[in-house]
This record gives sequence, C-alpha cells and structure tokens, in this order.
Amino acid sequence: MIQTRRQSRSPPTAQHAVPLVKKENRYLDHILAHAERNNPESIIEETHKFAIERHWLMNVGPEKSPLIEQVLLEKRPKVAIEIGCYLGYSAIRFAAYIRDTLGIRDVKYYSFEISEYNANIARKVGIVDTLHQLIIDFAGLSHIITVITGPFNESLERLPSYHNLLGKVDFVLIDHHNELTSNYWRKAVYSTRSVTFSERCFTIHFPNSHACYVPNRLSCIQGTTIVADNVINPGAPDYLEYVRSDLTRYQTRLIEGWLEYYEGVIRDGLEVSVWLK
Ligand SMILES: C[S@@+](CC[C@H](N)C(=O)[O-])C[C@H]1O[C@@H](n2cnc3c(N)ncnc32)[C@H](O)[C@@H]1O
Repeated sequence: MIQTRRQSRSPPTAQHAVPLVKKENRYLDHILAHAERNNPESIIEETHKFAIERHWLMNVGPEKSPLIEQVLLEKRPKVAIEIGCYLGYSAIRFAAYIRDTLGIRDVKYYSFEISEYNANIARKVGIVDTLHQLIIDFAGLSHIITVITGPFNESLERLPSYHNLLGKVDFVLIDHHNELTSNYWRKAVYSTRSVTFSERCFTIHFPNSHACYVPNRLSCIQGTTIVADNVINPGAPDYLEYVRSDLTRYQTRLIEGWLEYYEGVIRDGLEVSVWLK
C-alpha cells in the first residue's frame, strides 16, 4: 500500500517498535520494486511518483529538468560533471537524455556526492562507482556515469581519469544545496564550511555557507556551459554577482522555473553561463 505524505510525516510513538527508516532508503526500495531494470525513463517516472505521493525529494525534478535538457540539446556535451548526485536522479535523467535523445553514445557523466550514504543509494539505483568497484547497473548506465564520493573540489583530483578530463569538460551542473531542515543534512552543510580556496577551483559561497566550486580552466574549456540550480530558491546572490560581473568572462542568463514538485507554488531558477575565458 502506498503511504500518503500525511501518514509518513506522523511522529514516532512508543508503539513503533521498528527503527525509523530514512526516506532515501524507502526511495531505494520503491525504485527496486516498481521501476524497470535498464529503463531510465521508468526510474524517473517512479521517482516522480514517490516524491509526489510519499516524500518530497530534492532532485532537479520534472519542472526544471526539461529546461536543462534544452540547454543540453544546444550544447551536446561529451563530458559532463555535476556537483551533487543525491540519489542519482539528475545523473540518470541527463546521461540517458544525452545518450538516447541526442545520440551521443560515448558521453561520460561524472557525479560528485559528499555523502557516502546518498552516493551508495544512487549506485544501487543505477550507477557504477569506478573508485569503489561497486557495480549495480539497474539503470543500465553504468558505463556512462561515475559517482565519486567526497567534497567535490577534493574528489575531482582523486579521480583516476582526472588527467584525461583536463580541458574536456563541456557541461557542468552545480546542484549541491542541501535540505536545511534535518540534522542529517545540516551535517553535510557544515562540512562544506571547512573547504577553502583550492588552486584548481574558484570557491564561491552560497548563503548559509553553501559553497560553490566553479572548475577553472584546468578542467573546463572555453565554451563550457555551467548550469547552477536553485539560484532563486534558496538563492545564490554571490554566485550570480560573480558570473554576471564580467561579460567578457561569462555569457550568462537566468531561466525561471519552479521548485521541484511545487509547480505554480514556489519559484526557482537556473543560471546558465557559458565560460568565455
Ligand atoms: C540538491 S541535491 C542534488 C540533486 C541531484 N542533482 C538530482 O537532481 O538528483 C544536493 C546534493 O549535493 C551534495 N553535496 C553538498 N555539498 C557537496 C560538495 N561539496 N561536494 C559534493 N556533493 C555535495 C549533498 O549531499 C546532496 O546530496
């Protein structure tokens, strides 16, 4: 029986003998039980059902993803990276879009995730982690997507294929804001505080200490497209000021949309910037 959002939010009582299961684990169970193996579309569809009927999930979601797919259509990337894998939704959706809709069969998609817990769920849903050799290819995208656990700016250089990536990344999705409402997520937010400037990345701070690492020319190429999510909700004024301040460095535009699973209710937006030099 599908649990309603109301039921799932009811507080635990003494008669609940079983430990609380995190919604991310429930999500994994749902996907494995209801989605079809080797069918990314069915995983995305079941993800939406779960997020609407059971628990809200902080993935890019059905409202903003088509806007990003439009950018991918214009860009046709061969090497993409994303900061913030969470449970694998955007990696699965966009890697499948690039491979199947755009027909770019040899695309490589690197997804960075600070939380080991989230990264493990994403891997089980359908991603290979070449670093840990943990291969669970439910979505059939294991040869395309690599999930790397740890803070993005440290992980990038640990990637075995890092040197092959230099000067080749042509699409970046920045999506590593955290849900601020639970202690679990607060921990992840705090950990980003300790990250300081790295010579290979620009570090820009989002409100509430969300750090944003824009890869510099060591990994990007002129013309690299950088999409930053959540620039309206929760907002990223420092980041926007940075990309908009020098028109010779970035060609940049805002695409407005809605926060995931809150169409018509909560506004959000993407900043799409093309790195010029
Ligand atoms: C909004 S979610 C990502 C959603 C995902 N892109 C999707 O659409 O399915 C943000 C994720 O970024 C991760 N994160 C936060 N700071 C990070 C960092 N410095 N490096 C890598 N991942 C980070 C969080 O743990 C969280 O899982």
